[in-house]
Amino acid sequence: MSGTSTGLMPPADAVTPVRHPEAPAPGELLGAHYGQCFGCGGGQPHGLQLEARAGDGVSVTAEFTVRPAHQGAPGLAHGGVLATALDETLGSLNWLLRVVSVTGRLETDFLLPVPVDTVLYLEAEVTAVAGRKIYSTATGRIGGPDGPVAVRADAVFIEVKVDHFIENGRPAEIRAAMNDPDQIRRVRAFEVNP
Ligand SMILES: CCCCC/C=C\C/C=C\C/C=C\C/C=C\CCCC(=O)SCCNC(=O)CCNC(=O)[C@H](O)C(C)(C)COP(=O)(O)OP(=O)(O)OC[C@H]1O[C@@H](n2cnc3c(N)ncnc32)[C@H](O)[C@@H]1OP(=O)(O)O
Repeated sequence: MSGTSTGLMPPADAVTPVRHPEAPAPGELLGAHYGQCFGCGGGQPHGLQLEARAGDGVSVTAEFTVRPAHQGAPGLAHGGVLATALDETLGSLNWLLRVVSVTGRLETDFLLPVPVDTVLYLEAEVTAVAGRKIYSTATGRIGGPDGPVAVRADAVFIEVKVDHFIENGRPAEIRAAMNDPDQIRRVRAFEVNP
């Protein structure tokens, strides 16, 4: 069972998460946060190209189809790729809170093997917020949106400023991102709606 690490326990002063009033409507596709993202970007041929949609409250759903490039054992998804799918789905909760955050801790359970060509049906929600710490949980089901849970995770994301990326990213990619009007628009959505 996951979620047992002390770092994953919300503190006593944690509060219930609040959906941002300008968050995308339930059912709306969220789109990639960065075109070169391995998890959601369209510019990565071997990436997951995960598509997430806003859910109710502070939740999202997403789908990811396991392809041959994602194998670990013959015909089976690599565990790290499945953890990436969970991480990316949890990261897309940023759009519901309108807060930029990065993964601090991700604890994953692998419950069933996931064959190539399987569609992984993911769901994630924020469970608590304490200062900059955002507590969240996710599941990935196979065989359909109501099928058995194959993977699950609990996480703590830490709120950061956009400067986190500008200061730490490789200059060439940062320059390219800053020259991309679509990227600037996505970042602004966070900056002008604190
Ligand atoms: C113009 C170009 C811009 C491009 C940007 C593009 C798009 C932007 C928009 C949205 C997209 C944003 C994100 C992407 C979404 C999804 C992708 C998937 C997510 C990822 O894949 S993302 C990559 C992996 N991720 C990292 O690359 C993090 C590396 N890391 C660090 O950068 C630091 O480590 C950091 C910042 C995490 C903390 O550093 P820090 O100095 O700011 O804060 P500090 O240490 O003071 O911690 C403050 C409070 O968090 C608690 N805390 C800290 N770490 C914890 C842990 N591990 N577990 C439990 N609690 C933890 C402390 O205990 C304290 O708690 P308390 O307040 O109670 O004392």
